Amino acid sequence: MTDDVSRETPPLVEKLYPRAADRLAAYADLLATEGTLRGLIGPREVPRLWDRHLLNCAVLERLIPEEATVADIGTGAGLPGIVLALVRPDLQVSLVEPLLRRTTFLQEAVDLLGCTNAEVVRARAEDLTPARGGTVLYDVVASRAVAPLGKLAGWCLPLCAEGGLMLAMKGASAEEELAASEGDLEALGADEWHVHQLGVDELAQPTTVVSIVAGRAARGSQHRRRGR
Ligand SMILES: C[S@@+](CC[C@H](N)C(=O)[O-])C[C@H]1O[C@@H](n2cnc3c(N)ncnc32)[C@H](O)[C@@H]1O
Repeated sequence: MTDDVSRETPPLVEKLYPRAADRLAAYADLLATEGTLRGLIGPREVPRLWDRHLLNCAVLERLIPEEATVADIGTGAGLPGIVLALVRPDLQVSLVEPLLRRTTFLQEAVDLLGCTNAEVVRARAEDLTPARGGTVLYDVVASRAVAPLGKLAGWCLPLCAEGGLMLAMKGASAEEELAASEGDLEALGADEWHVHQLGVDELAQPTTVVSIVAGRAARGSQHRRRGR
């Protein structure tokens, strides 16, 4: 353990996720130790692991339907994918990450935490799309801090089942990015999109998420509707 702050599990974790609290704490410990040693988490992030990373990612589960299949694109050290797998055992989570150093850490984390509902997929998102021969579509395609929204939509919407959800965790730029990428979203057949603020009354750092409902055109049909 490299930092006292990450050692203490905040009371809010016990309150919101009592059944996952122990394994979330083990994951926090892993990020603070091996995660920083291997350069997956900056040392300055350790004191704010819970507020800025773990709780911030955990509340994303509120937008995910029961028993959904979820891909976390560019998961890095497992954010938000490992957190989602821990707080929602009903989900099947694919942790998609191209870099070997990160997938090695991810596999170790999955094994250590006993995440039987998570798998590590070493790939770039665009190489998983049906256009490149990919065969798996997901109910939910999530991401955090990976690419600007328009580019991200080009990777994520083709991976969504029809009517599935793309969930992009974004910061203060969410509305602006959405406005700038509406044309891309329409061209990709997105049906509707919204900006959500999660945990506003609970979290030190509420989570901003852009949700986009995927339509058929994401995989080649001409079906298009304007977002609302
Ligand atoms: C800034 S990190 C964010 C990691 C994690 N999501 C988080 O919030 O801590 C961006 C991650 O996206 C991955 N990435 C970059 N391009 C990608 C692509 N085309 N497909 C999948 N992952 C990609 C990088 O390897 C990196 O791990």
